[in-house]
Amino acid sequence: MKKHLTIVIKLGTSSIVDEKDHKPLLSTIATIVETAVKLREDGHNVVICSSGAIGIALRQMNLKRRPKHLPQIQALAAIGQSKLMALWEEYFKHMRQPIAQILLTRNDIADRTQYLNAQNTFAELLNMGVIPIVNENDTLSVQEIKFGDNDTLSAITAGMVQADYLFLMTDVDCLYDKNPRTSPDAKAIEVVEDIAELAADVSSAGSNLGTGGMGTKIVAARLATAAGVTTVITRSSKPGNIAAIVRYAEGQKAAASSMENSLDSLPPPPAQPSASKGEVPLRVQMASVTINSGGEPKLAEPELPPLHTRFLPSTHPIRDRYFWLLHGLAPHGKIYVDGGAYTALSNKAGLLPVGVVDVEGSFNQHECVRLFALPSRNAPLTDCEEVGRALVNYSSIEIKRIRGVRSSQVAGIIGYADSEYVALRENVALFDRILSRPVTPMGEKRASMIRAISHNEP
Ligand SMILES: N[C@@H](CCC(=O)OP(=O)(O)O)C(=O)O
Repeated sequence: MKKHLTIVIKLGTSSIVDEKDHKPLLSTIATIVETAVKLREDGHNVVICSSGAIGIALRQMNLKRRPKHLPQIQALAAIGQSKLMALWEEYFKHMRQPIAQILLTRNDIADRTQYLNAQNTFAELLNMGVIPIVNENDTLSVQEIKFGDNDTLSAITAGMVQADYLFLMTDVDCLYDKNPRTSPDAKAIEVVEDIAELAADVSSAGSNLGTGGMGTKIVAARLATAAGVTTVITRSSKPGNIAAIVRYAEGQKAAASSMENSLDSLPPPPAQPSASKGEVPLRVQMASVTINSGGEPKLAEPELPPLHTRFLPSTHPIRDRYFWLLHGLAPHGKIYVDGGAYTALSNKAGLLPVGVVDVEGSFNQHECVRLFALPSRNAPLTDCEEVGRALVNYSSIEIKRIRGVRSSQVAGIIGYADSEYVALRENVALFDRILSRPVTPMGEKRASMIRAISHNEP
Protein backbone atom coordinates (compact mmCIF):
# COMPACT_ATOMS: atom_id res chain seq x y z
CA MET A 1 0.00 0.00 0.00
CA LYS A 2 1.21 3.54 -0.81
CA LYS A 3 2.73 5.11 2.28
CA HIS A 4 1.31 8.27 3.80
CA LEU A 5 -2.19 8.34 2.41
CA THR A 6 -4.32 11.21 3.63
CA ILE A 7 -7.73 10.03 4.79
CA VAL A 8 -10.62 12.30 5.73
CA ILE A 9 -13.38 10.66 7.79
CA LYS A 10 -16.71 12.46 8.03
CA LEU A 11 -19.17 11.62 10.80
CA GLY A 12 -22.65 13.09 10.80
CA THR A 13 -24.67 13.98 13.88
CA SER A 14 -26.48 10.64 13.78
CA SER A 15 -23.11 8.89 14.13
CA ILE A 16 -22.16 10.94 17.18
CA VAL A 17 -25.39 11.04 19.21
CA ASP A 18 -28.47 8.87 19.46
CA GLU A 19 -31.27 10.29 17.36
CA LYS A 20 -33.89 9.97 20.09
CA ASP A 21 -32.26 10.67 23.45
CA HIS A 22 -29.13 12.44 22.11
CA LYS A 23 -26.81 10.33 24.28
CA PRO A 24 -23.33 10.14 22.73
CA LEU A 25 -22.69 6.96 20.74
CA LEU A 26 -19.59 6.07 22.71
CA SER A 27 -18.86 2.75 21.05
CA THR A 28 -18.86 4.31 17.56
CA ILE A 29 -16.67 7.18 18.74
CA ALA A 30 -14.27 4.76 20.47
CA THR A 31 -13.98 2.59 17.36
CA ILE A 32 -13.37 5.63 15.17
CA VAL A 33 -10.60 6.66 17.57
CA GLU A 34 -9.04 3.18 17.43
CA THR A 35 -9.31 3.16 13.63
CA ALA A 36 -7.80 6.64 13.28
CA VAL A 37 -4.92 5.76 15.59
CA LYS A 38 -4.28 2.53 13.69
CA LEU A 39 -4.22 4.44 10.41
CA ARG A 40 -1.75 6.91 11.97
CA GLU A 41 0.42 4.01 13.15
CA ASP A 42 0.42 2.69 9.58
CA GLY A 43 1.88 6.03 8.49
CA HIS A 44 -1.27 7.71 7.14
CA ASN A 45 -2.56 11.21 7.80
CA VAL A 46 -6.05 11.38 9.25
CA VAL A 47 -8.52 14.27 9.37
CA ILE A 48 -11.89 13.87 11.09
CA CYS A 49 -14.81 16.04 10.09
CA SER A 50 -17.17 15.76 13.03
CA SER A 51 -20.73 17.01 13.32
CA GLY A 52 -22.55 16.65 16.61
CA ALA A 53 -22.10 19.95 18.45
CA ILE A 54 -25.78 20.82 18.23
CA GLY A 55 -26.87 17.24 18.94
CA ILE A 56 -24.78 17.12 22.11
CA ALA A 57 -26.10 20.51 23.25
CA LEU A 58 -29.70 19.30 22.86
CA ARG A 59 -29.14 16.77 25.65
CA GLN A 60 -27.25 19.25 27.82
CA MET A 61 -30.10 21.75 27.53
CA ASN A 62 -32.85 19.12 27.79
CA LEU A 63 -34.31 19.95 24.39
CA LYS A 64 -36.26 17.33 22.48
CA ARG A 65 -35.49 18.51 18.98
CA ARG A 66 -33.24 20.79 16.97
CA PRO A 67 -34.73 24.32 16.97
CA LYS A 68 -35.42 26.13 13.71
CA HIS A 69 -34.53 29.65 14.86
CA LEU A 70 -30.96 30.53 13.77
CA PRO A 71 -29.77 32.31 16.95
CA GLN A 72 -30.91 29.28 18.99
CA ILE A 73 -29.03 26.91 16.70
CA GLN A 74 -25.95 29.10 16.97
CA ALA A 75 -26.21 29.22 20.76
CA LEU A 76 -26.54 25.43 20.90
CA ALA A 77 -23.50 25.04 18.65
CA ALA A 78 -21.53 27.24 21.07
CA ILE A 79 -22.67 25.06 23.99
CA GLY A 80 -22.04 21.75 22.26
CA GLN A 81 -18.79 22.33 20.37
CA SER A 82 -16.54 22.30 23.46
CA LYS A 83 -18.32 19.20 24.75
CA LEU A 84 -17.90 17.51 21.39
CA MET A 85 -14.17 18.24 21.45
CA ALA A 86 -13.94 17.10 25.08
CA LEU A 87 -15.46 13.80 24.02
CA TRP A 88 -12.92 13.30 21.23
CA GLU A 89 -10.11 14.42 23.53
CA GLU A 90 -11.20 11.97 26.22
CA TYR A 91 -10.82 8.99 23.88
CA PHE A 92 -7.77 10.15 21.92
CA LYS A 93 -5.84 10.98 25.09
CA HIS A 94 -5.94 7.30 26.13
CA MET A 95 -4.19 6.53 22.85
CA ARG A 96 -1.72 9.42 23.32
CA GLN A 97 -2.87 10.82 20.00
CA PRO A 98 -2.84 14.63 19.82
CA ILE A 99 -5.83 16.28 18.16
CA ALA A 100 -6.64 19.85 17.11
CA GLN A 101 -9.88 21.72 16.53
CA ILE A 102 -10.47 23.55 13.24
CA LEU A 103 -13.70 25.51 12.88
CA LEU A 104 -14.45 26.97 9.47
CA THR A 105 -17.00 29.14 7.74
CA ARG A 106 -17.02 29.88 4.03
CA ASN A 107 -15.87 33.41 4.86
CA ASP A 108 -12.66 32.00 6.32
CA ILE A 109 -11.61 30.63 2.97
CA ALA A 110 -13.21 33.24 0.67
CA ASP A 111 -10.00 35.21 0.67
CA ARG A 112 -7.24 33.38 -1.19
CA THR A 113 -4.59 34.22 1.43
CA GLN A 114 -6.81 32.95 4.23
CA TYR A 115 -7.55 29.78 2.25
CA LEU A 116 -3.82 29.20 1.86
CA ASN A 117 -3.31 29.88 5.57
CA ALA A 118 -5.93 27.28 6.43
CA GLN A 119 -4.26 24.84 4.01
CA ASN A 120 -0.86 25.50 5.60
CA THR A 121 -2.25 24.96 9.08
CA PHE A 122 -3.71 21.59 8.02
CA ALA A 123 -0.37 20.64 6.44
CA GLU A 124 1.56 21.61 9.56
CA LEU A 125 -0.79 19.71 11.87
CA LEU A 126 -0.54 16.61 9.72
CA ASN A 127 3.26 16.97 9.64
CA MET A 128 3.22 17.08 13.41
CA GLY A 129 1.25 13.83 13.53
CA VAL A 130 -1.87 15.56 14.87
CA ILE A 131 -5.43 14.60 13.87
CA PRO A 132 -7.36 17.78 13.02
CA ILE A 133 -11.05 17.63 13.96
CA VAL A 134 -13.05 19.91 11.68
CA ASN A 135 -16.54 21.32 12.09
CA GLU A 136 -18.43 24.25 10.67
CA ASN A 137 -18.20 27.31 12.90
CA ASP A 138 -21.98 27.36 13.34
CA THR A 139 -21.88 30.01 16.03
CA LEU A 140 -20.65 32.55 13.50
CA SER A 141 -22.09 31.26 10.26
CA VAL A 142 -25.24 32.74 8.85
CA GLN A 143 -26.85 31.48 5.66
CA GLU A 144 -24.62 33.42 3.25
CA ILE A 145 -21.38 32.09 4.69
CA LYS A 146 -22.51 28.56 5.48
CA PHE A 147 -21.12 25.43 3.84
CA GLY A 148 -24.63 24.21 4.54
CA ASP A 149 -23.85 20.70 5.67
CA ASN A 150 -20.81 18.85 6.89
CA ASP A 151 -20.74 16.54 3.86
CA THR A 152 -19.82 19.55 1.72
CA LEU A 153 -17.43 20.83 4.38
CA SER A 154 -15.69 17.45 4.48
CA ALA A 155 -15.36 17.38 0.68
CA ILE A 156 -13.88 20.90 0.67
CA THR A 157 -11.54 19.86 3.46
CA ALA A 158 -10.54 16.76 1.48
CA GLY A 159 -9.79 18.96 -1.53
CA MET A 160 -7.86 21.42 0.63
CA VAL A 161 -5.60 18.74 2.13
CA GLN A 162 -5.42 16.90 -1.22
CA ALA A 163 -6.69 13.77 0.45
CA ASP A 164 -6.49 10.33 -1.13
CA TYR A 165 -9.74 9.19 0.50
CA LEU A 166 -12.88 10.76 1.87
CA PHE A 167 -15.08 8.46 3.96
CA LEU A 168 -18.66 9.65 4.30
CA MET A 169 -19.83 7.53 7.21
CA THR A 170 -23.56 7.07 7.30
CA ASP A 171 -26.39 4.82 8.47
CA VAL A 172 -26.39 2.66 5.34
CA ASP A 173 -23.84 0.23 3.94
CA CYS A 174 -23.79 1.66 0.44
CA LEU A 175 -25.94 2.87 -2.44
CA TYR A 176 -28.31 0.44 -4.16
CA ASP A 177 -29.76 0.58 -7.64
CA LYS A 178 -33.25 0.17 -6.13
CA ASN A 179 -34.82 0.13 -2.71
CA PRO A 180 -33.80 -3.30 -1.34
CA ARG A 181 -36.74 -3.30 1.09
CA THR A 182 -39.24 -3.22 -1.70
CA SER A 183 -37.12 -4.79 -4.46
CA PRO A 184 -35.46 -8.04 -3.46
CA ASP A 185 -33.37 -7.91 -6.65
CA ALA A 186 -31.78 -4.58 -5.60
CA LYS A 187 -28.06 -4.57 -6.20
CA ALA A 188 -25.42 -2.80 -4.14
CA ILE A 189 -23.48 -0.27 -6.17
CA GLU A 190 -19.86 -1.04 -5.47
CA VAL A 191 -18.07 1.35 -7.75
CA VAL A 192 -19.23 4.59 -9.37
CA GLU A 193 -16.97 5.49 -12.25
CA ASP A 194 -18.87 8.47 -13.64
CA ILE A 195 -20.66 10.37 -10.95
CA ALA A 196 -22.03 12.81 -13.54
CA GLU A 197 -24.50 10.04 -14.40
CA LEU A 198 -25.83 9.90 -10.85
CA ALA A 199 -28.68 11.80 -9.33
CA ALA A 200 -29.85 11.02 -5.84
CA ASP A 201 -33.33 10.43 -4.60
CA VAL A 202 -33.29 12.74 -1.61
CA SER A 203 -36.53 11.42 -0.19
CA SER A 204 -34.51 8.95 1.83
CA ALA A 205 -32.11 11.56 3.06
CA GLY A 206 -31.15 12.87 6.42
CA SER A 207 -31.65 12.10 10.07
CA ASN A 208 -33.83 14.15 12.39
CA LEU A 209 -30.75 15.83 13.81
CA GLY A 210 -28.34 16.53 10.99
CA THR A 211 -28.71 18.72 7.94
CA GLY A 212 -27.24 16.32 5.39
CA GLY A 213 -28.48 13.07 3.93
CA MET A 214 -27.72 10.84 0.97
CA GLY A 215 -28.29 13.74 -1.44
CA THR A 216 -25.61 15.90 0.15
CA LYS A 217 -23.29 12.89 0.21
CA ILE A 218 -23.55 12.54 -3.55
CA VAL A 219 -22.95 16.28 -3.98
CA ALA A 220 -19.92 15.92 -1.70
CA ALA A 221 -18.70 12.86 -3.60
CA ARG A 222 -18.98 14.78 -6.85
CA LEU A 223 -16.99 17.66 -5.44
CA ALA A 224 -14.32 15.46 -3.85
CA THR A 225 -13.86 13.11 -6.81
CA ALA A 226 -13.47 16.15 -9.08
CA ALA A 227 -10.59 17.13 -6.79
CA GLY A 228 -9.01 13.69 -7.24
CA VAL A 229 -10.25 12.17 -3.95
CA THR A 230 -11.59 8.61 -3.89
CA THR A 231 -14.85 8.94 -1.97
CA VAL A 232 -16.47 6.13 -0.02
CA ILE A 233 -19.93 5.80 1.48
CA THR A 234 -20.08 3.18 4.21
CA ARG A 235 -21.76 2.41 7.51
CA SER A 236 -20.67 4.51 10.47
CA SER A 237 -21.48 1.84 13.02
CA LYS A 238 -18.65 -0.25 11.56
CA PRO A 239 -15.72 2.19 11.48
CA GLY A 240 -13.29 -0.71 11.53
CA ASN A 241 -14.25 -1.19 7.88
CA ILE A 242 -12.33 1.96 6.90
CA ALA A 243 -8.91 0.30 7.03
CA ALA A 244 -10.18 -2.80 5.18
CA ILE A 245 -11.74 -0.66 2.44
CA VAL A 246 -8.56 1.42 2.03
CA ARG A 247 -6.50 -1.79 1.80
CA TYR A 248 -8.88 -3.23 -0.75
CA ALA A 249 -9.10 -0.06 -2.86
CA GLU A 250 -5.32 0.37 -2.87
CA GLY A 251 -5.02 -3.30 -3.87
CA GLN A 252 -7.44 -2.69 -6.73
CA LYS A 253 -5.42 0.31 -7.90
CA ALA A 254 -2.18 -1.63 -7.78
CA ALA A 255 -3.79 -4.59 -9.58
CA ALA A 256 -5.25 -2.33 -12.27
CA SER A 257 -1.94 -0.63 -12.93
CA SER A 258 -0.02 -3.92 -12.88
CA MET A 259 -2.58 -5.41 -15.27
CA GLU A 260 -2.26 -2.39 -17.54
CA ASN A 261 1.53 -2.72 -17.54
CA SER A 262 1.37 -6.44 -18.16
CA LEU A 263 -1.18 -6.09 -20.94
CA ASP A 264 0.95 -3.38 -22.53
CA SER A 265 3.75 -5.91 -22.87
CA LEU A 266 1.51 -8.61 -24.38
CA PRO A 267 0.55 -8.95 -28.05
CA PRO A 268 -2.85 -7.30 -28.70
CA PRO A 269 -5.80 -9.61 -27.82
CA PRO A 270 -8.24 -10.67 -30.55
CA ALA A 271 -10.85 -7.97 -31.17
CA GLN A 272 -13.93 -8.27 -28.94
CA PRO A 273 -17.15 -7.03 -30.39
CA SER A 274 -18.50 -5.15 -27.37
CA ALA A 275 -15.70 -4.39 -24.92
CA SER A 276 -13.45 -1.46 -25.60
CA LYS A 277 -10.87 -0.38 -23.02
CA GLY A 278 -13.30 2.03 -21.43
CA GLU A 279 -16.02 -0.61 -21.19
CA VAL A 280 -14.25 -3.26 -19.13
CA PRO A 281 -16.91 -5.01 -17.08
CA LEU A 282 -17.00 -3.86 -13.48
CA ARG A 283 -16.14 -7.23 -12.00
CA VAL A 284 -13.06 -7.55 -14.20
CA GLN A 285 -11.86 -4.17 -13.04
CA MET A 286 -12.34 -5.17 -9.46
CA ALA A 287 -10.55 -8.50 -9.74
CA SER A 288 -6.93 -8.68 -8.70
CA VAL A 289 -4.20 -9.90 -11.03
CA THR A 290 -1.66 -12.63 -10.54
CA ILE A 291 1.13 -13.66 -12.85
CA ASN A 292 1.20 -17.42 -13.42
CA SER A 293 4.30 -19.51 -14.03
CA GLY A 294 4.05 -18.84 -17.75
CA GLY A 295 4.45 -15.13 -16.96
CA GLU A 296 0.99 -14.24 -18.24
CA PRO A 297 -1.35 -12.14 -16.15
CA LYS A 298 -4.55 -13.82 -15.07
CA LEU A 299 -7.45 -12.65 -12.99
CA ALA A 300 -7.69 -13.95 -9.44
CA GLU A 301 -10.83 -14.01 -7.32
CA PRO A 302 -10.85 -10.78 -5.36
CA GLU A 303 -11.03 -10.84 -1.58
CA LEU A 304 -14.42 -9.32 -0.77
CA PRO A 305 -14.24 -5.99 1.06
CA PRO A 306 -16.87 -4.77 3.54
CA LEU A 307 -19.95 -3.42 1.76
CA HIS A 308 -19.43 0.14 0.55
CA THR A 309 -19.85 2.39 -2.48
CA ARG A 310 -16.63 3.78 -3.91
CA PHE A 311 -16.67 6.81 -6.20
CA LEU A 312 -13.55 6.81 -8.35
CA PRO A 313 -11.58 10.06 -8.55
CA SER A 314 -11.39 12.18 -11.67
CA THR A 315 -8.44 11.44 -13.87
CA HIS A 316 -8.11 15.22 -14.36
CA PRO A 317 -8.33 16.50 -10.80
CA ILE A 318 -9.13 20.15 -10.19
CA ARG A 319 -6.70 21.39 -7.57
CA ASP A 320 -5.21 24.47 -5.96
CA ARG A 321 -6.48 27.82 -7.23
CA TYR A 322 -9.09 26.24 -9.52
CA PHE A 323 -10.48 24.12 -6.71
CA TRP A 324 -10.66 27.22 -4.51
CA LEU A 325 -12.42 29.22 -7.24
CA LEU A 326 -14.97 26.47 -7.89
CA HIS A 327 -15.67 25.29 -4.37
CA GLY A 328 -14.14 27.60 -1.79
CA LEU A 329 -16.14 30.67 -2.77
CA ALA A 330 -19.86 31.26 -2.51
CA PRO A 331 -21.01 32.40 -5.98
CA HIS A 332 -23.36 35.37 -6.38
CA GLY A 333 -24.94 36.14 -9.76
CA LYS A 334 -24.66 34.58 -13.22
CA ILE A 335 -22.84 35.57 -16.40
CA TYR A 336 -23.92 34.01 -19.71
CA VAL A 337 -21.17 33.68 -22.31
CA ASP A 338 -21.37 32.79 -26.01
CA GLY A 339 -19.84 29.71 -27.62
CA GLY A 340 -16.74 31.59 -28.79
CA ALA A 341 -16.02 32.87 -25.29
CA TYR A 342 -16.53 29.40 -23.83
CA THR A 343 -14.06 27.92 -26.31
CA ALA A 344 -11.59 30.67 -25.41
CA LEU A 345 -12.08 29.98 -21.69
CA SER A 346 -11.56 26.26 -22.31
CA ASN A 347 -8.25 27.19 -23.93
CA LYS A 348 -7.35 29.10 -20.79
CA ALA A 349 -7.98 32.62 -22.08
CA GLY A 350 -9.63 35.30 -19.93
CA LEU A 351 -13.24 36.45 -20.37
CA LEU A 352 -13.61 39.53 -22.57
CA PRO A 353 -16.71 41.78 -22.50
CA VAL A 354 -17.40 40.91 -26.13
CA GLY A 355 -18.12 37.28 -25.14
CA VAL A 356 -20.69 38.19 -22.48
CA VAL A 357 -24.29 37.71 -23.60
CA ASP A 358 -26.18 38.48 -20.41
CA VAL A 359 -25.91 39.00 -16.67
CA GLU A 360 -28.27 37.93 -13.91
CA GLY A 361 -28.32 38.88 -10.24
CA SER A 362 -26.31 41.43 -8.38
CA PHE A 363 -22.62 41.19 -7.54
CA ASN A 364 -19.66 43.45 -6.89
CA GLN A 365 -16.20 43.69 -8.38
CA HIS A 366 -13.95 40.80 -7.17
CA GLU A 367 -16.87 38.56 -6.26
CA CYS A 368 -17.32 35.01 -7.49
CA VAL A 369 -19.92 34.55 -10.23
CA ARG A 370 -21.39 31.46 -11.93
CA LEU A 371 -20.56 31.11 -15.64
CA PHE A 372 -23.15 29.70 -18.04
CA ALA A 373 -22.40 28.90 -21.69
CA LEU A 374 -24.90 29.26 -24.53
CA PRO A 375 -25.08 25.95 -26.43
CA SER A 376 -25.82 27.80 -29.70
CA ARG A 377 -26.08 31.37 -30.97
CA ASN A 378 -29.79 32.00 -30.35
CA ALA A 379 -30.42 29.46 -27.64
CA PRO A 380 -32.62 30.64 -24.76
CA LEU A 381 -30.76 31.33 -21.51
CA THR A 382 -32.76 28.57 -19.86
CA ASP A 383 -30.91 26.03 -22.05
CA CYS A 384 -27.52 27.11 -20.73
CA GLU A 385 -25.45 24.87 -18.55
CA GLU A 386 -23.25 26.08 -15.73
CA VAL A 387 -19.69 25.61 -16.92
CA GLY A 388 -17.59 27.22 -14.23
CA ARG A 389 -16.97 30.15 -11.92
CA ALA A 390 -15.06 33.43 -12.22
CA LEU A 391 -13.84 36.23 -10.01
CA VAL A 392 -14.89 39.33 -11.88
CA ASN A 393 -13.19 42.69 -12.42
CA TYR A 394 -16.47 44.60 -12.76
CA SER A 395 -19.80 44.69 -10.93
CA SER A 396 -23.02 43.23 -12.37
CA ILE A 397 -24.27 46.73 -13.24
CA GLU A 398 -21.07 47.50 -15.14
CA ILE A 399 -20.94 44.16 -16.97
CA LYS A 400 -24.55 44.66 -18.10
CA ARG A 401 -23.43 47.92 -19.73
CA ILE A 402 -20.27 46.54 -21.38
CA ARG A 403 -21.54 43.12 -22.49
CA GLY A 404 -20.90 42.42 -26.16
CA VAL A 405 -18.56 45.39 -26.70
CA ARG A 406 -14.85 45.55 -27.46
CA SER A 407 -12.53 46.11 -24.50
CA SER A 408 -11.36 49.40 -26.07
CA GLN A 409 -14.91 50.77 -25.61
CA VAL A 410 -15.18 49.95 -21.88
CA ALA A 411 -13.71 53.22 -20.52
CA GLY A 412 -15.99 55.23 -22.79
CA ILE A 413 -19.08 53.43 -21.48
CA ILE A 414 -18.48 53.16 -17.72
CA GLY A 415 -15.90 55.93 -17.27
CA TYR A 416 -12.90 53.74 -16.41
CA ALA A 417 -11.30 50.47 -17.47
CA ASP A 418 -9.51 48.55 -14.74
CA SER A 419 -8.92 45.68 -17.09
CA GLU A 420 -9.65 44.67 -20.67
CA TYR A 421 -11.06 41.45 -19.21
CA VAL A 422 -14.29 40.86 -17.33
CA ALA A 423 -12.33 38.08 -15.63
CA LEU A 424 -8.63 37.32 -15.91
CA ARG A 425 -7.61 33.85 -17.05
CA GLU A 426 -6.26 32.93 -13.59
CA ASN A 427 -9.62 33.92 -12.13
CA VAL A 428 -11.69 31.60 -14.32
CA ALA A 429 -12.17 27.93 -13.43
CA LEU A 430 -14.22 25.48 -15.45
CA PHE A 431 -15.72 22.30 -14.11
CA ASP A 432 -13.94 19.12 -15.13
CA ARG A 433 -14.79 18.61 -18.78
CA ILE A 434 -15.39 14.88 -18.14
CA LEU A 435 -17.72 15.66 -15.28
CA SER A 436 -19.06 18.63 -17.15
CA ARG A 437 -22.08 19.07 -14.95
CA PRO A 438 -21.60 21.27 -11.90
CA VAL A 439 -22.37 20.28 -8.38
CA THR A 440 -26.09 20.95 -8.19
CA PRO A 441 -28.11 21.48 -5.07
CA MET A 442 -30.04 18.29 -4.55
CA GLY A 443 -33.31 20.19 -4.46
CA GLU A 444 -32.97 20.44 -8.23
CA LYS A 445 -32.92 16.72 -8.70
CA ARG A 446 -32.81 15.19 -12.12
CA ALA A 447 -33.99 11.71 -13.06
CA SER A 448 -33.70 9.55 -10.03
CA MET A 449 -31.30 6.78 -10.98
CA ILE A 450 -30.01 5.86 -7.59
CA ARG A 451 -32.19 5.23 -4.63
CA ALA A 452 -30.34 5.54 -1.37
CA ILE A 453 -31.79 3.55 1.44
CA SER A 454 -31.82 4.96 4.92
CA HIS A 455 -32.83 3.49 8.25
CA ASN A 456 -35.12 6.48 8.63
CA GLU A 457 -37.11 5.43 5.65
CA PRO A 458 -40.49 3.91 6.45
N1 LIG B 1 -22.08 21.60 12.46
C1 LIG B 1 -23.25 20.97 13.00
C2 LIG B 1 -23.69 19.83 12.17
C3 LIG B 1 -24.19 20.14 10.81
C4 LIG B 1 -24.98 18.92 10.38
O1 LIG B 1 -26.14 18.78 10.74
O2 LIG B 1 -24.25 17.99 9.75
P1 LIG B 1 -24.71 16.44 9.49
O3 LIG B 1 -25.15 15.85 10.79
O4 LIG B 1 -23.45 15.84 9.02
O5 LIG B 1 -25.80 16.45 8.49
C5 LIG B 1 -22.99 20.40 14.39
O6 LIG B 1 -21.84 20.15 14.76
O7 LIG B 1 -23.96 20.14 15.10
